[in-house]
Amino acid sequence: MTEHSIAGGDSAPADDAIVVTGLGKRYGELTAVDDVSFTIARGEVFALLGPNGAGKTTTIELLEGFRVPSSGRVRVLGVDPARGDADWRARIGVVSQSSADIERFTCREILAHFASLYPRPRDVDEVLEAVGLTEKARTSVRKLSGGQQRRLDVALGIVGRPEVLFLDEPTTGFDPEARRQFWRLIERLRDEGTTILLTTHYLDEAEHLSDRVGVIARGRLIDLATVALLGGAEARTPIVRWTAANGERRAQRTETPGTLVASLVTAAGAEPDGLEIHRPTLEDIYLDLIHNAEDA
Ligand SMILES: Nc1ncnc2c1ncn2[C@@H]1O[C@H](COP(=O)(O)OP(=O)(O)OP(=O)(O)O)[C@@H](O)[C@H]1O
Repeated sequence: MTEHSIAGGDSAPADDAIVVTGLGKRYGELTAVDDVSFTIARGEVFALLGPNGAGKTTTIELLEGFRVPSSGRVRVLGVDPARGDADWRARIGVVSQSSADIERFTCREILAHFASLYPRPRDVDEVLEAVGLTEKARTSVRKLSGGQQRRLDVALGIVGRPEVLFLDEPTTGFDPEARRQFWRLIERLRDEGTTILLTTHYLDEAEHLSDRVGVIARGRLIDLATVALLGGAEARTPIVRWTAANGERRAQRTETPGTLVASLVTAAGAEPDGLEIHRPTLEDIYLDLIHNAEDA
């Protein structure tokens, strides 16, 4: 794994909300999570990226205490999640991929019920407002659209004022405006000091929200970095492509593509055929990481 971490393993243990060391999870023959280690500082927003089936949900569920590791060690707020008691559970919030079976209640009823289970809940109406469900407060869950149900899932995850919040693909099914609204909510929670671990397939979401991202493929953590450093510095260098006089396709990475193009024009006496300058996007870099891991 390439490591360009700003708080990977060197922060003081007391500042770490989550410590994962050599974590492994097998389902029979299948290794879903393979020797994964990372640390998340208190107040950090950390995104786990990776293709379908990479092991993100399994990792999150091991941290939530919903699954038991096959190997390795996990601590969330200093506690082994497999042994977390009610006090510990009240300090974490969970938004999982599947909604709870709560269809016959109204949004406000179900949220008020969940709030009553926590020692320091947030105000129910404030939470409804924060997730954009004020107008649906008296609507039964069954009548909500898919995106609205997902907003309710998020509301249920935060109503207990958790110190650590796990969000598994929180904005799947959100329209663009709802996603922006959700981002603002996450920023607010971060400003309040909440530690957040989220998984997402939206790279712009990871880029916008997270202090660091971990990329997981086939159960292994293959990169861990700030978004700006994902894939290493080289991965961001622009690429100039052109067709040489002999018809061969050429490509060269350079920090000064204009200078290279000028020298090509001078050498050929004209603009080379098929000239293009490509600046790798985050998606290019992410896909390269995944493909390299799959080829390895
Ligand atoms: N209970 C289970 N029993 C057997 N295999 C499982 C079980 N849960 C998950 N798996 C397998 O473990 C692997 C990792 O699954 P996981 O749900 O963690 O992936 P993911 O990264 O969250 O994927 P997605 O992006 O599709 O949500 C997959 O191959 C999946 O089929």
